[in-house]
Amino acid sequence: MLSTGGSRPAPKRKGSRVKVSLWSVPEEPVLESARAVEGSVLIMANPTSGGFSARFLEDVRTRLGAAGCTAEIRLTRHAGEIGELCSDPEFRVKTLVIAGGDGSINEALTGLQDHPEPPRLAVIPFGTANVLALELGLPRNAQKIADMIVGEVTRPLHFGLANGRPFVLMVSSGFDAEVVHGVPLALKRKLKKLAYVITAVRLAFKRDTTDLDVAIDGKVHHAKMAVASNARHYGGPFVICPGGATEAGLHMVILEKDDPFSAFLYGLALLSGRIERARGARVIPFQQATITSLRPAAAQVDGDPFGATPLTITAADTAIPILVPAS
Ligand SMILES: Nc1ncnc2c1ncn2[C@@H]1O[C@H](COP(=O)(O)OP(=O)(O)OP(=O)(O)O)[C@@H](O)[C@H]1O
Repeated sequence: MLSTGGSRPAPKRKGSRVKVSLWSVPEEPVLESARAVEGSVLIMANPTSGGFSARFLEDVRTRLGAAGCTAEIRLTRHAGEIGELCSDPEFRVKTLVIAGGDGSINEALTGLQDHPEPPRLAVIPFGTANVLALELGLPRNAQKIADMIVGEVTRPLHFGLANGRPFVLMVSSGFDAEVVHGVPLALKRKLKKLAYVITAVRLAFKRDTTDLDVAIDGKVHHAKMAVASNARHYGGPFVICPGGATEAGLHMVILEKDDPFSAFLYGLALLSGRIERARGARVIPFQQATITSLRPAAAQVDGDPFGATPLTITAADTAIPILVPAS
């Protein structure tokens, strides 16, 4: 059965810490199985994420049960709840499964970064884009997801930090961040990725562009848009740079122009996976960078609004284990 946590205490916030039982204890002994998971699985699901399906979650939970694994499903009631839960040092679970998109995964990572005993993370890919699922080759089939969770094969999930906030995919400033800030939530829920396209077209002809200074390892590059990427993919299955979220290291994608025609050409280059060959585009590996501008320029982290410049970006020196399918 799904739980919205309605009968449970409110999520723990600083200053009002309440202990809650995070998983249901099986009344019957757990089935003996060579692949049985010790401990429990908590599935935190964002019911507002694109493609959310309660039935699918129940299906995964049933299959986990058949493999001897006890799982509780909890639906978030508000934005930020996953982060609040994960940032509580008393939060203990062996495996935390995020059922949602990149924003929900980011919340979990942000909460867990200082956790004394972070759980293993797993992802049930819902979400409008869910680029991390593409990045890691995560399954979308209920049985394969259950197999992945009980299979215990992990890879280190590397991430970057923007003003101290983790990002798994990218942090950026410029036109794409303005689109992320500008896309109405109702339109995103209804039209999914098309909502971004419509918002981009609407903004393209009536925005004031901002000049960005991108300082990378001591050298300043002038840009109209800058994307610090931890992932290979951007916005979907489009390859933006080498590396990937399970490899250490970040890349800065610098775009020198952002007039509508140039943006169109960059879009075409992105579709063909050759952004670095486009005129006025560069991809530079880096460890530390800053993005500044004379007036604040919109910023986004992993597809969600993230205030504005200035941004200080570094690669985190730790990684969090994430469950992946056995190859
Ligand atoms: N119950 C909720 N009500 C409203 N917002 C929520 C709730 N739970 C989580 N959120 C917020 O929804 C945001 C977007 O969710 P998520 O990333 O899971 O889906 P998405 O935007 O459809 O997918 P993607 O980011 O992959 O495009 C998250 O940043 C999270 O903070």
